Amino acid sequence: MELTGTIRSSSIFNFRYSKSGQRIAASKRFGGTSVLLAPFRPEVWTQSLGFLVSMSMEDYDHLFKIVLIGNAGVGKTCLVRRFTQGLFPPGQGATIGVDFMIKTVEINGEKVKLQIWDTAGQERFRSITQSYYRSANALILTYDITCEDSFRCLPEWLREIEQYANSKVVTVLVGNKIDLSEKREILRERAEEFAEAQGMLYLETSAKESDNVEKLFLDLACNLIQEAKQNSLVNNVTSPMPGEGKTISYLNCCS
Ligand SMILES: Nc1nc2c(ncn2[C@@H]2O[C@H](COP(=O)(O)OP(=O)(O)OP(=O)(O)O)[C@@H](O)[C@H]2O)c(=O)[nH]1
Repeated sequence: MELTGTIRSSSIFNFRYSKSGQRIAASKRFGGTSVLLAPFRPEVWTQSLGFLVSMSMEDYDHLFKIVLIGNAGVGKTCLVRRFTQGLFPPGQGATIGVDFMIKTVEINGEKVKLQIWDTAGQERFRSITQSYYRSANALILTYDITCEDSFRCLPEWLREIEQYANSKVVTVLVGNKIDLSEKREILRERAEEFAEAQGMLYLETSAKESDNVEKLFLDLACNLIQEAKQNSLVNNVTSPMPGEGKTISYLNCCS
């Protein structure tokens, strides 16, 4: 296929842009081969690339898919970039559709590959982002502690989780931007109470100052390992009854 436009690298993809600045294709190198996915349709190529990446990377003991959701501008992309690249991107633009990053960590001698999917908070991408919930092992529901609106929308996000995610998903509520404490609109106690009522653990972070960002992802990985081991134990003993499964919960094994 003949493509025109410029190529820019973003996260693990190379994106090709048209002259008007629209993404028209994405490619990824696997060893010596460049896999081209075009035309640009985020719901198709991110899923394909996720599959290819999980097939092609080095050995690992566990592979988990973590999806970040929440209103636009709460800092989802910055949290992901802080964790995966150790930086706070200046002038971070809004996410278009879904972006995807991988980080492999070692926990108690086990290699854990985290596929981290960063979804766009803008309403117009909702139908694309919803399709990523189903296969998520964990969801990070994020709001901005300086923005009442982003907190008030949480019940709406929980309805989405209930509708689209699988019943075993582990969900953690994150209040981001704690470096802006003088602008805080949501008291920690209020958020903790909300999270507890919904069976979620609560954590406050700053992507800018790197507060609690590692803890967020590593604790989550730890919990997912524990869940995976428990499930395989249970599955070895007895098959679950239809409809049986855990509701949203978060077990803190690493702190
Ligand atoms: N002070 C402060 N600003 C932050 C923090 N995290 C993100 N921001 C800023 O908040 C704005 C939005 O950040 P993003 O990471 O793009 O937000 P998002 O949730 O991914 O937004 P969408 O992609 O539109 O869904 C940017 O201007 C960031 O610089 C933080 O921890 N502290």
